Amino acid sequence: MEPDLHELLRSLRVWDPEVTDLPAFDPAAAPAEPLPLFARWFTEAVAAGQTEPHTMSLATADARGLPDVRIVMLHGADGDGWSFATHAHSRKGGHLAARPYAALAFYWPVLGRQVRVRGPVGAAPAEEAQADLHARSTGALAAALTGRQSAVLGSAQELVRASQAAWERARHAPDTPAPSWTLYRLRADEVEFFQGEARRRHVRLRYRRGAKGWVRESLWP
Ligand SMILES: Cc1cc2nc3c(=O)[nH]c(=O)nc-3n(C[C@H](O)[C@H](O)[C@H](O)COP(=O)(O)O)c2cc1C
Repeated sequence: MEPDLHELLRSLRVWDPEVTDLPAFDPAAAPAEPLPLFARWFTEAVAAGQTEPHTMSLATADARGLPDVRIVMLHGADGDGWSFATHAHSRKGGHLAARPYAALAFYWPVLGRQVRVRGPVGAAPAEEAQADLHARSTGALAAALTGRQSAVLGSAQELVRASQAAWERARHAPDTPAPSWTLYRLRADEVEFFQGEARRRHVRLRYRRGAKGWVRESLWP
């Protein structure tokens, strides 16, 4: 018998006190810029044992303005922006070429925290993308060399053949370039920090890039 999805959904809760700690968050004590707060929250998520804290939802829009979203890995966050890497010819690569603007969302449930980032996206110089790729695992290089991301796959065998060849090259020639592999940087013009609160008085702090620097605003939950 199929499970009753609605019943199952009603039985689930977020922020079970046995696994979730909801720290107090005082926006008045937050730094003037969002990056140091992001670094602090990221470090705290790692320390709290959050699994895969460096994965994030990446939302893009196609040429018609229709949205799409998928998970990618965060490669860095610094003065140049929030960075991630993918193939320029993938679906999201096509979106970013048509509309170079994106949104990111991180969710760290062990601390009841969410971070949202929005802004324009640009490609880093090709050498930086290749250096970033070559500093990663053999598997990451093999995946990048397999290529054809988001194209329709004819058969499972096709993938096995391409992947085997890519793993061979990645193992024996770890400097092989993956030309379409692109490092993108999102330059935030809005960053929102959300801290869950047990009585649902969730704390939301939004940083907005204004003419004279970052503007901080609290938002109703
Ligand atoms: C945990 C996780 C991490 C991922 N990291 C990446 C990544 O860093 N880069 C990437 O291109 N795809 C990554 N993917 C795959 C993407 O979610 C997606 O399937 C792929 O990039 C194709 O997306 P597109 O068709 O919208 O371009 C990851 C998937 C998961 C589940």
